[in-house]
This record gives sequence, C-alpha cells and structure tokens, in this order.
Amino acid sequence: MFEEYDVIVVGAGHAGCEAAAAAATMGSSVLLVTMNMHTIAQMSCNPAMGGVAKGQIVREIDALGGQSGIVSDKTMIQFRMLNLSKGPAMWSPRCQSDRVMFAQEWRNILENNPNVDFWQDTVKEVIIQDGKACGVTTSLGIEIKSKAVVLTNGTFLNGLIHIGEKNFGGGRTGEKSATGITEQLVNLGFESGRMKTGTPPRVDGRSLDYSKMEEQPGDENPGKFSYTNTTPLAKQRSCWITYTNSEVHDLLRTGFEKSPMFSGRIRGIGPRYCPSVEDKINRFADKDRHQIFVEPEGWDTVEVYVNGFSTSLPEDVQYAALRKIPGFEKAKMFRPGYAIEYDYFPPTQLKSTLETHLISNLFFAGQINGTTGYEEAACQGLMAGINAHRNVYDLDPFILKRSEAYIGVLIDDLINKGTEEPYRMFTSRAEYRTLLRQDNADIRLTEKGYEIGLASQERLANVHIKKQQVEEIIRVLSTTKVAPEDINSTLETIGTALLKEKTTLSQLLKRPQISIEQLTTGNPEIANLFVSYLPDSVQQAEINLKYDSYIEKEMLLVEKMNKLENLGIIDNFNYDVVTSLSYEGRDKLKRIRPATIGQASRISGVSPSDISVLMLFIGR
Ligand SMILES: Cc1cc2nc3c(=O)[nH]c(=O)nc-3n(C[C@H](O)[C@H](O)[C@H](O)COP(=O)(O)OP(=O)(O)OC[C@H]3O[C@@H](n4cnc5c(N)ncnc54)[C@H](O)[C@@H]3O)c2cc1C
Repeated sequence: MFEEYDVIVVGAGHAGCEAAAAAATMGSSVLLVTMNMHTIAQMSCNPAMGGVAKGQIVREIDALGGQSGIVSDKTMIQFRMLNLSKGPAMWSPRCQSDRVMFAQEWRNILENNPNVDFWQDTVKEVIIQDGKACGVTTSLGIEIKSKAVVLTNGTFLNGLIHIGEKNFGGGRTGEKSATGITEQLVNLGFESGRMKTGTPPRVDGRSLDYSKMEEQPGDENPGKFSYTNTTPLAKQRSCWITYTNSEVHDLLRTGFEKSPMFSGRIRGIGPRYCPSVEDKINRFADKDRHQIFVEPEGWDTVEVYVNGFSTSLPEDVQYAALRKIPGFEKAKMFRPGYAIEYDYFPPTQLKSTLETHLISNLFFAGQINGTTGYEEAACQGLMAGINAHRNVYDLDPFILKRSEAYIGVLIDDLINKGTEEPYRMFTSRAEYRTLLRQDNADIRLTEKGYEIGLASQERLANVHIKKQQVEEIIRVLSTTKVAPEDINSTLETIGTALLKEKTTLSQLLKRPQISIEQLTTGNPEIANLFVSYLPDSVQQAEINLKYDSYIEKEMLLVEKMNKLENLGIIDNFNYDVVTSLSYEGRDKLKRIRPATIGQASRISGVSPSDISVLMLFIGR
C-alpha cells in the first residue's frame, strides 16, 4: 500500500508541518502521519504568533524558506510590533491569528506540495534496524518504510489532562493521547521526563462588556512577518485588557484544595514564565491584580481567549472567578481551562542537526524536546526536516551558529545545556542579539536557505536588491551634507543641538533622537534622496548606521568565538585518554559528543580548565 518514503514525519503540529514542508520542498518524498487530519497545525493554546524573541524566530523561519511567516500573514486579524520604544534588537513582531484559518492555510500549503502524502493513524513504534530508523508501525498494525523519521509528537506522549480532581488521558482537549513511542524509546536506552503546561478557559464574546475594558488596537500601519509579497492587513480586530481583583483571587483560592497543581497530582514541571493564574496568586500573594488580555479567536467567531487566566482548577471555580473580572460579569464559558502533563526527551540526547545520538536517521523536533511555543516548535521542525532530507541524500548537516540566528541559539542551548522546565525563547538567551534582529533575518539567512534548495529564487533576488540598496543608501547618507540654515529648524523641533557647520546626514543620524523619518518630514530635498528605495532598505540602512559601533563590537566577539567553533572534534573522540579532564566534564562530553571546541565550552559541567586540557590535547 505504501512505497518507501525518504522521510516520515510523525505529527502535524507546528514542528511536523514545517518539517514535512521543508523536506518535501527540497525534494524528499514525505509521508506525514498524524492522528487526526482535522487538527493539522492546530494552535493548542493562544491564537497568536510571534512576540518577544518568538517574532524574530518566525522571521528567520521565513527567511530560510519556511512557511510559518506566510501562514501567519495570510491568517492574522491583528498585527503589532512590540518594544518599539526600545532599540531595534528588541523590536518583535506579533500577530493575533484566526485559529481556524491558520490551520486551513497550513493544510493548503501541504496539500499543494506534490511531495507530501498523508496518512491518518497513530504511530506506535519506530522501526529500527542496525541502529538506524527506517520506518514506523502504526496502531492499525501497518508498517511503513522510510530512510529517516522525524518525531514531532508535541504534548501527546502519555498525555494526561487535569481539571480539578478529574483527570483523563488526552494529547489536547478532545484528542486522544499517544502511547507506545515513549516505552519503546526508553527500552532502547533513551532518557525521558515529564513536563506540564496549561491553557485558559474560552468564553463567548457576546457575553462580555467591553466598555469596562481597555481597547488594544493593532498598529496603525501594520507590518507582517514574511519577506515575500504577502500583504499587510487593511482592517484589524482589537484585543482588550482587563484585570483580576481580590474577589477573583479569593474565589480561586476556594479551589486550591482540589487543584492538581498544589495537590501533587501533576508530576511534570511547568513553564516558569507562563504560570497558571492559581500559581500567580499563590506566588505573588502581595499583588492585588493581574492583567488579562481578552483576545478574539478569529474574524468570524464569537469565541474569545482569556490570556493570563490559564488554570486547571475545577470548572465551577473557574466560572465563578471569571465572572468577578470587570467586563466578565455575565460571561458564558465555552470550554474550561485545563493542565496537561506529557513525556518529553531531554534534548541533550540530540546532535545539532536534531538527529538522536543513539539511533541514526531518527530526528526529534518541537515540544517532544522539552520546549514550549509554536515558534520554538516550528523552527525545530524546519531544521529537522532540512537535516533529515540532507541525511537521506548524503549531504552535509545544516547547522546555524548562535551568531547567525535565534534558531541556532535555541538548538545549541537545548543540546548542550538541556532543559529542566519547558524552554521558551527570550532575547536575553542570545549573546549576539544586536546582530540577530527581526529586520535583517533575510540578509542573515536567505542565501543559506537558497543554497540548500529551500528558499526560492525570488526570495534570493529580493535580498540581493535589499543589500544593494542598503549599501547605496549608506553611501548617500555618508556623502550628503546639509547646511545649518537648511536643517536647524527641523533640529529645533526635534529638540537636539543645532548645527554650526555643514554636516553629513550620517553624522546627524548617529544622534539617538534623530530618525530618517524626522529628517525627511518637511524637507523635500532630503526626502527625494530616498524615493527610489524600498522602505525596508531605508530602515535597514538607518539601523546599520545608528548602531554600527554595537554591531562592530558583537562582530568582534563572534570572530573570537568562531576560532573555537572552527576547532572540530571527531565524532568518535575517546575522552577517556584525556586523563586530566574533570570527572563531570568527561561524563558530559561523552554524552553530548560536541562537534567543536566552541560547542564543548557551552556544555554545563564542562569547565574552562577542561577546555584548556582538551585544546592542548587536540593541538598535540
Ligand atoms: C494545553 C496546552 C497549553 C499550552 N500553552 C502554551 C502557552 O501558554 N504558551 C506556549 O508558548 N505554548 C503553549 N502550549 C504549547 C504549544 O501548543 C506547543 O509548544 C506547540 O503546539 C508544540 O508544537 P509541536 O508541533 O511540537 O506539537 P503539537 O502542536 O502538540 O502537535 C503534535 C502533533 O502530533 C500528532 N501526534 C502525536 N503523537 C502522534 C502519534 N503517535 N502518531 C501520529 N501523530 C501523533 C498530534 O496529533 C499533533 O498533530 C500549550 C499546549 C497545550 C496542549
């Protein structure tokens, strides 16, 4: 019934969809096996993409030729660029999505890829021969052969849902959990762990009183994620803000006794930065209110997501407490919040390609690696899909460095440090964040995406145009001088020191208060300098000019680090012969098997003196 596929992707969440699309676009024959074809690319929790550090990841996925940015652009109902009051390294695109459209759009993309086949079934086991993954066995007892397997099971492995004192098996509300895979992999020698996450109740928007809430509209000039020709929104839906209060907290406390969080019924470790509302009022007992974002779930639905009210308290407690929130007095609940615990595999068991050390041609991506979030899952899926394809066709691994992408930071963190709680991306995790901005992801990554056969020729052409324009604009800014009499009135309005002599525009732009937009407003001669350039190129040139000293500093650090990154360690290096290594250092090095001295230096438990010893030994 089935041919032998190049790649089988198990699971069609955010990781699985990107993995299947990437491998198939690059030329692999792909079978996407998923438990339920109606839940392809289901947003399990909030209907939103991007946000701080996560928006940068979506831009990177897009720049490489992935699909999450395009899907987000086509299905968003609101767009905001967060953190605009901070430096450009912090600017982070975020959109509110139409949950149903998002899933539909992803399915369209996959169905329109002739290299993707689908099979609705539950994978019970990976077929392994001679230490290599070569297919899967499903719950229908079917064996399907392939040259590589990518597991993206999300929260489904032995998933257990909790609402108050009730609990039942499930991978997500209304969906069965998946058994078999954890048990098989643990028997083979993999280590597994347990994590948990939670989601808030959904309510009927018709029952809310928005006059008691603050409106949070989208940006006046909305942006988008993709560097392709998707169009920004012409109209948007607003979100709303309200707050909990002491009455809400008191009511929630009445359910603590029955809370699976506090009774120890949940074993898994939850996301510290995305706590449940009961966790918040317990941990921050002195705070008398917490913010609630009231977010529509789409264009044409009345369902509303209550962001900030994630809970697994009994449903009657959830309901009573919700109704004490201003604007929610008559709220009707569609679905209660719940918590879910699930199996994951500590990611230190993976190479930087996301292939497992133990079984070759077997890749893990997404929540199965202990991460949380759609964006974190999607970028791992993309990288696993790329590398599964490259394994099958005997091509070199595709790895992104920490200095090249947030995606590189994420994978490097996971495989070297592991994670004891659900891992989400923050800008603070990236040491080179001035380089890893959302505005330059295309310049950083599209050529790489094109070289591996993922990003299209059109994307590449766009990047070339942008690069060329940026160079030209910087030249114009550095050579065009303005006279005091022509610019001082503008400088006075901005509130910055006046000029005494002719000065180049680039020198003026180095002043933190001055932007190109301010210089061009009311100065047609200056504005004329930019008319033939794309707005993105102008913005890029401005950022490069303004922040060049910071950028240069980080580039120097990258150069230093690259020296260590370029010192390779052979895969079967025998650490036992290096007698001066510390006990812990040797143990970690043997387990993680770093590919370079640079990677070895980031493994927790490997000390700087271990690195010196190793460098001396390898140098000899
Ligand atoms: C209740 C809940 C709350 C969450 N809250 C947040 C939050 O607040 N913030 C946040 O950032 N993230 C949250 N998440 C996490 C977010 O949804 C995930 O990080 C993201 O969806 C993971 O993507 P994934 O592709 O790894 O897995 P998923 O999106 O879970 O997809 C897994 C896919 O695999 C399929 N599958 C599983 N096992 C098998 C099998 N054996 N055979 C065939 N198919 C299989 C499933 O059908 C599904 O299609 C939450 C998730 C849940 C469930």
